[in-house]
Amino acid sequence: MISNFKENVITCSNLNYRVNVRGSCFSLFSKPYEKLVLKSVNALFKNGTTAIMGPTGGGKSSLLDILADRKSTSGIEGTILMDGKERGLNFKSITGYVTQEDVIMGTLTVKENIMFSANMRLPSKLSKEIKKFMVEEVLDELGLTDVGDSRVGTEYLRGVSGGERKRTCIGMELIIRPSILFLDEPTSGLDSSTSYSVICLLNELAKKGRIVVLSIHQARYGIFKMIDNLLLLGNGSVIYHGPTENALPYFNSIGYQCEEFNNPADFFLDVINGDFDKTKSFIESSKEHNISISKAFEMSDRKSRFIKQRSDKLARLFEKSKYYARVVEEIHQRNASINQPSCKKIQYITSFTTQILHLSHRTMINSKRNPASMFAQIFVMILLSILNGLVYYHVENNISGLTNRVGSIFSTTLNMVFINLAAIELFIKEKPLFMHENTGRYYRVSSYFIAKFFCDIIPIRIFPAMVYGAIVYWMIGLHCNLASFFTFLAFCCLTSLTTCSLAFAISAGIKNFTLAQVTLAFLCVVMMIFSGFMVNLDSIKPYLQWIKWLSIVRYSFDGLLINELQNLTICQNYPFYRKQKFW
Ligand SMILES: Nc1ncnc2c1ncn2[C@@H]1O[C@H](COP(=O)(O)OP(=O)(O)OP(=O)(O)O)[C@@H](O)[C@H]1O
Repeated sequence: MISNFKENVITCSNLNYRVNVRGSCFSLFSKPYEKLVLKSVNALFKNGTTAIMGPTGGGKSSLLDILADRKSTSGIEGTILMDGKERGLNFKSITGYVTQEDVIMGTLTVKENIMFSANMRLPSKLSKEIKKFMVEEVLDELGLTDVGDSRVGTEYLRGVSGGERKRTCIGMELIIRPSILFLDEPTSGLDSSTSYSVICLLNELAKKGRIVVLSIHQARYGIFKMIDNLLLLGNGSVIYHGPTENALPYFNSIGYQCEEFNNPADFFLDVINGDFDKTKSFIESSKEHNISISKAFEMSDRKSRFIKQRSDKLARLFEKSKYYARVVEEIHQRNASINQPSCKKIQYITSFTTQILHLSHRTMINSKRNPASMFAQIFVMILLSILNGLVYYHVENNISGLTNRVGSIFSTTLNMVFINLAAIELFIKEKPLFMHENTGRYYRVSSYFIAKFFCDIIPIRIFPAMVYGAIVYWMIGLHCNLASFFTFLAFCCLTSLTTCSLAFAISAGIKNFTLAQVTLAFLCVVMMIFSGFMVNLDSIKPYLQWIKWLSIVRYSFDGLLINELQNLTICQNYPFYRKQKFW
């Protein structure tokens, strides 16, 4: 009988999760089929550690993401409640979620990363000193004090070890002292002893009165015995859920005996995968027929179908057990009075300006420690401007000079567009970090983009464009007038900015870097064709004419042409270009 309901508890009742799956890329236009990833999951997560275990593809990550409210609601049926209430929109701000892939800013140190999380997710009224103290405390708690000032590391920069990186990610979540912590495969990619120390740490945190839910693929015995509760999933169904120490007696009761010295975690997987029965029968048959065990294993195909049938059978057995009855009864009692969440509006802990300030600071540190992209951009722009300047050096006021002016303007426009193809990298690499932090309510989307604009786009994209414009304008000898010069610079900057925005939009929609780059290059070439320089736009087939309205190159080229030619006289008393409406 349950006597004390004061602790936090998350319950999920009759949870089903469906996804639409398409076959190969050749069946892009074929009808997707529906897959039931989670089937009638009833589970309860209390203070302490709960491990979601099971074979690969069993639905562990899906369940964890749904519990942590990290999945869109489409395809999800059933009820998930926290302390008998709906989780509400701010559930993500009060819970910690550590992803499998360690999304973290690698150019920052361990301490800076945790401090960033503190600045974003702790109330602004806490002083800097208190936040610093809290960060030191977390570093100490996670055993990271010695590497606090080391950079985390990127693909090009060797940083802290895998375990320290994982602990830094945990630290970024722990700084808000969440009462619930979700971790997706926290031991993946770590060696056995580092995995052990990470689980020890999670166990310590759980003992301090937290719900720690982790998905884990394989656990050695030392890790397994530290876990308080177990949820075994096979093919989306619950095979066992309850205290870890009751798992072996339960499997004994349904006819599966774990051999002496066998790791229970491996034994459960063997039972779900059917390897337990197979191993026994293969050993016997290999003795009888004198065939090798490896040969016998080769004979066992159609494994996945077998696992499905096996999981369904085990799930049906579990539904008849007293452990299942206990879970269902406890869920029922805990959810006896369901209240609506108090808050129906997303709330951020910090203000808009605080978010912009800290994001800008982080972006600047990142650029400072990774200056190659900025310097490369400026260097290339200077080279191109000198080359263009020399090619069109001091244009004359005659027909040949006019051709050169138009050519130099078109080449300037193309430089501004094509040099910014690389902007696709700016967001696509940071997207997982942005998605993780935005979902975790670190900051608003608008704060991120404003900080990105001022600290990334202006120095890396706009400043080089201005340098280019300033060099090329006077070398070519374009219209000698300050207003025209500044208009020329403004057009260079706006063209760069618009191309960057297009690159951002594409990288937001396309995950694959190469595909995103090819798409942007394709669009730029189309815009170039419809610029008005290469073909008379009026002569194009009417059904293609509309494309010109979408061409950044055309707007830029026309604007620069008007700026240059409107006051130009190339034959005596004959103004070449009269002001006219050009679209
Ligand atoms: N959005 C989706 N589209 C298609 N299939 C999906 C989707 N989400 C989950 N699945 C499928 O559902 C099953 C469970 O996936 P999930 O990632 O939850 O398993 P898992 O137990 O975490 O596996 P692993 O241990 O390999 O990470 C898999 O077969 C997966 O392919």
